[in-house]
Amino acid sequence: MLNLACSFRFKSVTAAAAFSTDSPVHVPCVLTIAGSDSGAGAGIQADIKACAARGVYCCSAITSVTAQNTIGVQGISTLPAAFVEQQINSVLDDIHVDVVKTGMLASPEIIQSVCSRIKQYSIGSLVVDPVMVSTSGHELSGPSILDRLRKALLPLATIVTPNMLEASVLADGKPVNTVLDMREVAAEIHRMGPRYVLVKGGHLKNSHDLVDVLYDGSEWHELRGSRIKTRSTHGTGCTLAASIAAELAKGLDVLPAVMAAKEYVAKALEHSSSIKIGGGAQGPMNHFFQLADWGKLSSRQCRFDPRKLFLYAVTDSGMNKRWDRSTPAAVEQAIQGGATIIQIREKEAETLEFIKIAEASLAIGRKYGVPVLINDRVDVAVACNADGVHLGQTDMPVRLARSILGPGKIIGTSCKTVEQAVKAYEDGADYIGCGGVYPTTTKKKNKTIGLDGLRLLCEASPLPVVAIGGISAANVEEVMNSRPAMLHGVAVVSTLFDQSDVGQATRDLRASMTAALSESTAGKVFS
Ligand SMILES: Nc1ncnc2c1ncn2[C@@H]1O[C@H](COP(=O)(O)OP(=O)(O)OP(=O)(O)O)[C@@H](O)[C@H]1O
Ligand SMILES: Cc1ncc(CO)c(N)n1
Ligand SMILES: [Mg+2]
Repeated sequence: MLNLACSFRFKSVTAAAAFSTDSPVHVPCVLTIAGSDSGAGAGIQADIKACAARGVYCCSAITSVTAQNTIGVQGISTLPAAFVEQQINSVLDDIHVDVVKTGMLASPEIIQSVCSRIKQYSIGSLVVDPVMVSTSGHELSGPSILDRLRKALLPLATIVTPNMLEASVLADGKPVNTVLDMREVAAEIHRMGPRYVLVKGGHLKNSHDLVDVLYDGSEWHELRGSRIKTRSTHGTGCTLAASIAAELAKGLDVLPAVMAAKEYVAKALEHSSSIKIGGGAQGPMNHFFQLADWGKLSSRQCRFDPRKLFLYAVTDSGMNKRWDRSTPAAVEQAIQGGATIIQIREKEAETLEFIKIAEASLAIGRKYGVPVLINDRVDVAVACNADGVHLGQTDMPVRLARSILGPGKIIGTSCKTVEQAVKAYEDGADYIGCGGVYPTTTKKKNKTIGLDGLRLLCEASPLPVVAIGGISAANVEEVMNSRPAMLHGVAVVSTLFDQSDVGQATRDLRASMTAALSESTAGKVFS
C-alpha cells in the first residue's frame, strides 16, 4: 500500500519530463571493453558507475568474467575473442560512441579483435588502461598479451594509464619506484606510440602526496594530490581511466580531462573514507557520493518499516532539564532501554540550539540504527539531515513537507479522525500518531479520544498508527490488546523522560509490552 502511495506521488512529474524534447540531444557515450568484477569495485562495473556519475552513457563489451570480491580474485573465465568482437560490433553498429576505454584484455586474440574494431569504426579517442594485476595482487592478464599490447593497441591509444608496476612491465622490467623513474618510464612507453602516457602513482612509497605523471612526448606534468586515508581504493585505476574517457567524450582535451578525472576520484575516495563494504583489505568506493553520501545515510534508505514504531520515544526538553540531563544523553538511554524510534521535541529551544541537539541525537540514533525524527520543524530536519519529521495538524502541511524532504524521509502526522488519516495518506505521510488515548499532563488542552477513538481510526487508517497520550507500563497492555490491525506501537513522553532513570523506565515499558504480546493476540499485529 505504501509503495503505491510513493509511485503515485511522482508519476505526473516524470511522464511530462520524458517526452518534452523535440530535437534529440546527443548524449556523450563511452564504450568500455573490460572484465567484469563480481564485487563491483573495479572492471566494467566501476567503468559504468564512473561514467554515469560524470553524466556520460556507457556501453560495455565484456572480455573476461572474474569471480572477485574485496578479498581477492577467486576465478577468471575469459570469453572467446570472436564473442568480444561481436559485442563491440553490436554496440558500434547501432550507437554513436565518442570514446572507447579498454581495461582487462586477457588474451592476445582479444587485443587483436579490439584493434581491428577500433580501426574499422574510426573511434575518436581511445583510453587504454593496461590492466595486469588486481589490487589484491592477482594476475588478470599475463605476459602473453604484452607483445600485442605494445605493438598493436598502444599505437592507437590517445592515452595509456599504467600504474607503476604496469609501467615497469611495459618497459621490460625497468624499476619504477620514484617520480623520476615515472618520468623516464613515461617517455619509454610514449615511444610505443600512444599520444599521452599517464603513469599513476597510487603505489608511490614514502610520499605524503600522490603524484601521477602525464607525458605528451614533449612535456611532463606532475599531477599532485594528497593521499586520502581510506581502505576504499579497489578500482581507483579503472575509475580514473573511465572518468578520463567520460571527460573526453564530453569534449575536454586530454590534460583537463585527466585533471577533472583525478579530482572526481579524490572526491569519491574522500566520501568513501568511513564506509565498509566487504571484509577484504581494499573495498569499493562510492561513485555516486553526489546522490547518496554513504557516510551520512539516513536510517531510512527506502521505504519506512512500520515495525520501527513499536516503542516510540518523544523527548521533552523541560523534563530532561528537570532531571539534569541533556536531550542526547536521554535519547541514548532510551535507545539502550529498547526505544525503536526517537522524536526530538524541543518546544523552548532557539533554532541554533535545536539544530545542535538534533545533530547530537542523530549521531546517537545512527550509532544504534534507530531513526530520529524532528517534531514540527521541517527546516531543522533539513538542516541536520534528520530521518524525518512529525507534524501536527497546525504545522506545515504533509504534502508541502514531502515536497521539501523528498521520498527518502519519514513523515508522520497527528490525527484524531478517519478523515485526517485518509488525507495524511493521500498527502504522502508514512505513519499516523493517534491520540490522546488517555488524558496527559504533556498536552493539557488536547482532546482525549479514548481507546474507542483509537480503534475507530485504526480500523479505517490506510497508514500504520502509533498510539499516544497518557500511555504507561500500567495501561500499555490494554492499548495493545485493543488490537486494531494498523496499530504498530505506542509513543510515550513522560513515561520515559519524567523519570530519574530513562533506561530503566524504557526497559519497564518494553517488558510490559512484551508480556502483552506473549499473553494475547496482540502479537499478530505487532510482530
Ligand atoms: N589513497 C589515495 N588518495 C588519493 N588518490 C589516490 C589514492 N589511491 C589512488 N589514488 C589515485 O587514483 C588513481 C589510480 O591510481 P592507482 O595507482 O591506485 O591505480 P591502479 O593500481 O591501476 O588501481 P586499481 O587497483 O584499480 O588497479 C591515481 O590517480 C592515483 O593518484
Ligand atoms: C575485472 C577487473 N578489471 C580491472 C581490475 C583492476 O583493479 C580488477 N581488479 N578487475
Ligand atoms: Mg589498475
